[in-house]
Amino acid sequence: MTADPVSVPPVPIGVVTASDRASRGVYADLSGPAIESYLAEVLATPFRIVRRLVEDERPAIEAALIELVDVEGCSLVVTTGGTGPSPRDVTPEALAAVCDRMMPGFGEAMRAKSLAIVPTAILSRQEAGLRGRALIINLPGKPASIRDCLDAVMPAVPYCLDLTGGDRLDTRPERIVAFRPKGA
Ligand SMILES: Nc1ncnc2c1ncn2[C@@H]1O[C@H](COP(=O)(O)OP(=O)(O)OP(=O)(O)O)[C@@H](O)[C@H]1O
Ligand SMILES: Nc1nc2c(c(=O)[nH]1)N[C@H]1C(S)=C(S)[C@@H](COP(=O)(O)O)O[C@H]1N2
Repeated sequence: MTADPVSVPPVPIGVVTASDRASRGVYADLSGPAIESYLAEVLATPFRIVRRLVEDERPAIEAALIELVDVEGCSLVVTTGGTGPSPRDVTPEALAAVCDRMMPGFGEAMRAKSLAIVPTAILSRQEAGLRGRALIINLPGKPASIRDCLDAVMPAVPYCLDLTGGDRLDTRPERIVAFRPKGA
């Protein structure tokens, strides 16, 4: 007699939109849903999105990040918005405040990829960092930036989470080939 297959619960992934106008309903948040669509397209691992929409205020962004990691158990959190040079753009500072260690290669890779597409890519101060086993990645606010930036880093995200002890993520190889060293 064969045992029933054990159903694996979907992996929680956090998505935080930081936008004054989207959080006040001036416009609809398109960037948070764009992150969710992107992940649905590239991830083979079943996941569920835990979404937050907050104003461009450090306490609100930091509280959302801490809750998603510490309470909701997300080992991957992606933010959008608030990475630019205007006074209310504070998402990279919020990320740095809640992270133990920074992962500078992520911002470098996303800006390099974006700069080939738009000259204002260098205006984004987007960062990534680790809070315990969780990887938090900043993306710009423009909906069109989501795909470009995530394409630049997603091949390295699964192995990063392997190394931090985060959730196992597998990608659809026809879309994104995740790099895992042989024997890993
Ligand atoms: N979450 C979003 N959903 C839809 N469009 C967005 C979103 N965030 C930004 N945009 C669009 O990209 C443009 C530039 O984004 P940016 O993050 O610089 O906005 P902002 O000036 O900080 O304003 P806000 O914080 O109110 O979104 C916005 O004017 C808007 O057209
Ligand atoms: N790939 C990509 N990166 C991008 C952009 C874009 O349209 N596509 N917009 C740039 C612009 S115009 C700004 S001001 C910064 C910061 O955007 P944010 O404040 O919405 O995070 O991201 C930059 N990075």
